[in-house]
Amino acid sequence: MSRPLHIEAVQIIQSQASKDTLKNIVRAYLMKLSKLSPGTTITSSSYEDTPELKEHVQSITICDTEHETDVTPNEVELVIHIYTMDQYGAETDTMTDGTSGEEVSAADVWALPADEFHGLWESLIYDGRLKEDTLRYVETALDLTDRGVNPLIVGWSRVVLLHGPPGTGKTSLCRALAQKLAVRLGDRFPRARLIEINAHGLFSKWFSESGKLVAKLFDRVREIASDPRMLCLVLVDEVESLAHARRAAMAGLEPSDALRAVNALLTQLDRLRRLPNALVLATSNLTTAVDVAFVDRADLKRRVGPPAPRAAYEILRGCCEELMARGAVAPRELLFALRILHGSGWAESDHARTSLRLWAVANSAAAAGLSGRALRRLPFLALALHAPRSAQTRTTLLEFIEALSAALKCHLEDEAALLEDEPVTKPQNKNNEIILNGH
Ligand SMILES: Nc1ncnc2c1ncn2[C@@H]1O[C@H](COP(=O)(O)OP(=O)(O)OP(=O)(O)O)[C@@H](O)[C@H]1O
Repeated sequence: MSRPLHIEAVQIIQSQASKDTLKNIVRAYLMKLSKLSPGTTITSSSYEDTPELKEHVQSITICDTEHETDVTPNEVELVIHIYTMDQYGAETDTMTDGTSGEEVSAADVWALPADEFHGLWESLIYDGRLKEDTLRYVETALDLTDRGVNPLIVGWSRVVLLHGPPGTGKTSLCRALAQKLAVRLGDRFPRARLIEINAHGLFSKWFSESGKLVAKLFDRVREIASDPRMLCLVLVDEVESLAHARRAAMAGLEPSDALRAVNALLTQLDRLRRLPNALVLATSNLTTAVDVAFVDRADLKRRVGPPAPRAAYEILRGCCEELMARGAVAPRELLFALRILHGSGWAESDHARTSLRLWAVANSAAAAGLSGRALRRLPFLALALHAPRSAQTRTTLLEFIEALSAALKCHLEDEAALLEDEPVTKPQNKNNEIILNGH
């Protein structure tokens, strides 16, 4: 039996065509292509000469979760998802503290699939199968719930915890996962919401009122989840704030209200897990500090680390491709995918020279433990501060890669200087990055 290849097509918001009609049109178009490249998006400029497609479909993404290399349409089973995107952005749920009258931003609520998260999944690159595993875990959990499997016999909790150093894409992965589920499970759940709870905001102040705020917040979450055709994804960011509040309460530094508030949150999350259409995603920067009670509730706990050389190369290659596509680096040149460099035995050749130079930069960045966030910022710093400037000529790809190398060196020097300034007071993670307010 051929393996499935998931295809996600965005329907133009004004289009009135039925999903089934569009599935057929997309399938017919894809079957005519000689190869399909997982992880790529086909935009409407590529199907100008297929008017029925251009009229209704904004873009077609060939998903990368089941296949890594190019495939021919005949060797796979195309599973096509058609969806429209919400354009309105997040709605912030604020609550007023009874004592001080101040407004607290308790949660952001996104209608999914959201325009903001389009392409996020594809932009995240990890070593190993982190993306695939988290997606399969969640799909299996929801499937078991659907079949009515008793969780007391086959235990699962529908809580996912991603932990690791700052800037490694944990929050982004949760958002991307939520978007992916909304798209993939669109037939079963025609509506989906992502509710992002800011644990840090809830527990940093207002301890006297936090318990009430938590209760109010979850009333709202349950109201959303009371619609059985609504997929309800709750993201608890910086979940270590719970443990912090609990410890402070136990040490007598904070009133026992703090403890009650943390317990209220854990109880509410437990109740939520009993709903068949809800799922809890949590992130933490400090693994050791995550509340034990919370860790115990999560049955998928994954450490998300800084990118190793392969992921670092693909992230930087994506940045180069984007800058060449927009003309900021010119002329357009070929950068090989890592598997091609690998296949050629890393042989030096004129064609491979720039790719191999980029591979060297990626290796240095990975050896220094650069986070995904720091890595994504390097191309901008390279262009702004290190690329040769001339009004007449554009930066060539090789010049740009040399500028990337210079930007990396500078970034590491700056970071070392920062650590010298603040040696004692600031907590540091394994990569010697200072944790500033969790960022
Ligand atoms: N593995 C990765 N692949 C691609 N991009 C990444 C990766 N890791 C981080 N990034 C980029 O870094 C940025 C920061 O990611 P995000 O905020 O999700 O990280 P985080 O781990 O939640 O960090 P924090 O805990 O500090 O909030 C994102 O815009 C993302 O594009």
